[in-house]
Amino acid sequence: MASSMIFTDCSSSTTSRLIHFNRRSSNNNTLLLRQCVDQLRLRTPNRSCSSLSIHCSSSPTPANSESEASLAKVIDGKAVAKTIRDEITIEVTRMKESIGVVPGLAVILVGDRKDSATYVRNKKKACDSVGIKSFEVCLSEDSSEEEVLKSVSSFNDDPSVHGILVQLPLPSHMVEQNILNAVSIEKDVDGFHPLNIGRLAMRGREPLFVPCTPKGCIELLRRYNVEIKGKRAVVIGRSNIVGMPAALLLQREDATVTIIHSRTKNTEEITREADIIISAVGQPNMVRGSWIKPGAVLIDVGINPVEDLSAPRGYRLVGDICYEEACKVASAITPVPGGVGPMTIAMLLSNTLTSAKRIHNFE
Ligand SMILES: Nc1nc(=O)c2c([nH]1)NC[C@@H]1CN(c3ccc(C(=O)N[C@@H](CCC(=O)O)C(=O)O)cc3)C=[N+]21
Repeated sequence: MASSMIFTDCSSSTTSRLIHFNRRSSNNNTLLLRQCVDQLRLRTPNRSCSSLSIHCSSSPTPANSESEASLAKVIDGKAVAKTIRDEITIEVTRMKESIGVVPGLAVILVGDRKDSATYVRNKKKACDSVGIKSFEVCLSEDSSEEEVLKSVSSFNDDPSVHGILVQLPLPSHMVEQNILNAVSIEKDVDGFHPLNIGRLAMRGREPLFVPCTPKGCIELLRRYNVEIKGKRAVVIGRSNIVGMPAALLLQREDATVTIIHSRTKNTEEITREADIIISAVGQPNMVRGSWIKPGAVLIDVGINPVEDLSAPRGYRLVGDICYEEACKVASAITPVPGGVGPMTIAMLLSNTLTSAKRIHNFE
């Protein structure tokens, strides 16, 4: 199953949402057709964004003409990530040819979560595709913090490793902080070291690395020429790995930023003011069309599995934002999958390249 929980800072579990969804969708077998028709008419119905309705938009259509102004442009993260990988490939080759150094990324995986194993595999594939060397250590679920620290420390000392990633979440008997703090700040390609986050938060300071998912969000905005300066941005979710650093990055880009979290009172009112929304909560279809200001740009970080017996894997992935409602109101939106997810991995490769260049003083 997919990863959404790692991005969650609200309490409801994906499982309970699934059950909720199933109950709702079984009552709404006619909704699918109705909502497809609605979409053709470009109306904005404020009815349940059930899991069924997502079939209408599972293959979003790109850029729309003036006459269909209410249909949002799709921000194609998969395509941008491919472009970035091509750029990285060129740099990796140039580096190898001029100084004989190949960037290396080490991944430490603890436990046997299926989703984590999938991501680690995807990262390795991505490394291969750009010529970055990958190293991998897999430790069992019941290994001790000490053993993980030993792996971290040996990668810290290994000159062929320029980036170290400890796959999260760690087993619950470990203290995440102890392990993340041990990663050499020069190799912290995830950007999770407190010193990197601290620098990110301070004006006039520069972190060595910016966390990959928020960096990917900003890169998408940049590559789609979305102006951030002076805009009102709302970040939904305050996790250490996405929401908080995303808010800091937006602020560094001169947006006026509001963070919404599980205790926020007037969420919808606040989101309706936003020119840019970054949602990172891990709740399927939580953000409804009615929460969105017409013309807003939407970045959906949520990757939530919802049961779908007709899908090959028995589930499919949906975002935090109700896609088919939102794309009638917004001017641009990232799809799930194919939005922020692939960008996260592209930014990891980019951080690894940057690290190797910095360590070897290669411009
Ligand atoms: N130390 C650490 N750093 C991370 O960056 C980190 C982590 N731990 N733990 C898990 C989460 C999750 N994550 C994803 C990366 C790519 C996709 C991705 O490419 N998703 C595809 C879909 C993949 C599918 O179909 O299953 C997409 O959105 O199009 C998803 C999730 C990185 N994480």
